[in-house]
Amino acid sequence: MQTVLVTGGAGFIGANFILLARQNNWFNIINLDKLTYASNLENLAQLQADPNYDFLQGDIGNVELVSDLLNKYQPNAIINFAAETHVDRSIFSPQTFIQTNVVGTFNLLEATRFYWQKLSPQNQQQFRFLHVSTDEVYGSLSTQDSAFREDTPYAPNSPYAASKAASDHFVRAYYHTYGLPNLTTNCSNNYGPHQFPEKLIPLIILNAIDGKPLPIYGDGQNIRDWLYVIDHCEAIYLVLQKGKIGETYNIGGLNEQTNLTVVEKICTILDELAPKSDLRHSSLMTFVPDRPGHDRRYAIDCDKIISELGWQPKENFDSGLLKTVQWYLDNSNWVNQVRSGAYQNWLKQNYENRQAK
Ligand SMILES: Cc1cn([C@H]2C[C@H](O)[C@@H](COP(=O)(O)OP(=O)(O)O[C@H]3O[C@H](CO)[C@@H](O)[C@H](O)[C@H]3O)O2)c(=O)[nH]c1=O
Repeated sequence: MQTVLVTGGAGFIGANFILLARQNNWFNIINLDKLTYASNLENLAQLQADPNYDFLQGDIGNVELVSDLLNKYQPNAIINFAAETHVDRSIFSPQTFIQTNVVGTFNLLEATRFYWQKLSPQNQQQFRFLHVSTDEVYGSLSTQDSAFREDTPYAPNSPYAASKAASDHFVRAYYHTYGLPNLTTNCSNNYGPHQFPEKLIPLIILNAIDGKPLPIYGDGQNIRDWLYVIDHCEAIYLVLQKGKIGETYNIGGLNEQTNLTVVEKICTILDELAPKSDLRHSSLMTFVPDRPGHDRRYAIDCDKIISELGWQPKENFDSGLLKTVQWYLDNSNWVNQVRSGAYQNWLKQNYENRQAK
């Protein structure tokens, strides 16, 4: 069985990917994660006794540590999920995004290049470096514009998007300059179990359960394409197996929704699953000042991955959202754990930053 180094595997998408990969026995996994505020080993608790899974705490930016790890485990592939991902945080403190997403990815590529160059010609050819990125690198669309394609020019607007765009360019450059066999995936907004509740869907679910205001930025008409995280993980697996080296694959849910619709749908589900005697959840909806530079619309054209690799998103948004709400209701231990220090501090800081504007 092949061995894959997964970076950032204790975060939301990485953890879902590892769980799916081990359930299906796709490969042995080494998970390298720095364990920042949004990662949580609880996400992977069920793998504790799995002999084909190993965890190491560390930073992708530490070339020496990554080199030692590569030499020790001799992986056949690396999937880079490690990143700072939250747009609001990148607006208030961009430095960490440059450090992790740009410098970190660059250092990871350097360590990978040194390792890869020492492999046998056959192993060099079979090796893959898959970089997980975002549709935000393409900028913002109006409602009339056609969806992002793989050849849409990069036009990142937030510090987060700019940092991911820079990392994508480095990945591309390492293929063109050194021949490192790379693949890049650019996905839309993921949702599902284990997502840290700073992102729209889990934040709204937990605030609604608590009877707290549901903050809607601006007019609530911004549009995102929502992708169920398991569909995304299956797409990544396919790209790793069958994707063309040096190429990019867009991955989206074919499911554009305004933020207002998403919040209303969550409220309706909670009215059913966890009704409050004194109010309907939608009465908690509160319009708040907009995110600076807020991208209006993201939409992804998935024709390439559908026609070349035969992938399709399987989850319907209503059923995916229902499963997600149910997961947060059923996992109060996980919720209570993330609601401790880091999460509360962030909510407070985000609130204060908005008041100060
Ligand atoms: C947290 C929050 C968000 N929003 C709005 C802002 C956005 O238009 C939309 C979704 O916000 P977020 O959940 O922060 O996600 P967004 O900024 O779209 O970016 C996400 O999706 C990207 C893919 O498109 C990923 O690359 C990013 O890592 C991920 O954070 O909801 C609200 O109206 N209220 C909120 O409290």
